[in-house]
Amino acid sequence: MTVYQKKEVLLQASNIQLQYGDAPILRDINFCIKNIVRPGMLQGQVVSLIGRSGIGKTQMLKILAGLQQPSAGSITLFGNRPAQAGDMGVIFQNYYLFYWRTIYQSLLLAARQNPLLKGKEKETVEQYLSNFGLLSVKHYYPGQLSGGQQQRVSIMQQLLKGASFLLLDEPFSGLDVCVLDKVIELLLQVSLSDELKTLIIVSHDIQHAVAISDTVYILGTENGQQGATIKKEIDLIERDLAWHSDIQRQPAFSDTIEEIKHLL
Ligand SMILES: Nc1ncnc2c1ncn2[C@@H]1O[C@H](COP(=O)(O)OP(=O)(O)OP(=O)(O)O)[C@@H](O)[C@H]1O
Repeated sequence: MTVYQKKEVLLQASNIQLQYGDAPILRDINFCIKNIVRPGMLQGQVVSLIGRSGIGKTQMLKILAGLQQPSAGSITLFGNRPAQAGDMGVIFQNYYLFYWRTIYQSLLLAARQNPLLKGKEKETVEQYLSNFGLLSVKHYYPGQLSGGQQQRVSIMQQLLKGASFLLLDEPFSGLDVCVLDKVIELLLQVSLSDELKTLIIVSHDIQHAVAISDTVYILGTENGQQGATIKKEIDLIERDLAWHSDIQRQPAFSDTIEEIKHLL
């Protein structure tokens, strides 16, 4: 069992409510994401919000991104700073790419927004293109790429920009199995690379969400109440289901998947 400690608060969601007219969509959503200290390293977290279709995952993601105002409640970052639009890199299901720029141009533009990449923008973009298997299509326009390829460009774009928080809406859909493993590996590398880097994944793909995360929040309705809330927080580190490569072969992995299915 890995020794670890959760340290500073990176993000706090407090009493989030969302209502459209009389219809409650989200209620009493509270969670806290902290960075993690392990012997010799300090890292961010990978958190997944899992729930069935239509439960409110995308609405929650928009609230986290500052793109949707909650009816009540707040999102604060790094202790007490209110989150604002632009604090988080968002990778939506319908990838927003500039259709008039080649993917190389778009990625270079993203890299140039990141002060940490100053002087090595081009080589970093080339490296990402290679890691994500898109080197041969780097001069294509988005319209010439498949949905899965566009998604990878969208993920790269946000990674290159260097935001501390990355919100990913259904990142596993539209990827074939070979690319999926590669993308999961890269996302994990990102979270391990920086103490402040936090990935928040919204998904109904339980298997992949559990495989990549260290905490899972189950979004659902309970006790006949209207509006979705966090029914359960599952700490995958405590179950020894984080940070190693054979997670999916552990008996605790299939038990956790079954547990989540029952909760949805
Ligand atoms: N502008 C709106 N006005 C009224 N209701 C809305 C509006 N936008 C979303 N909703 C409702 O909010 C609920 C949650 O939608 P949301 O898109 O967050 O679901 P989801 O969990 O992301 O679903 P999926 O997995 O299918 O994408 C749905 O019942 C939807 O009808």
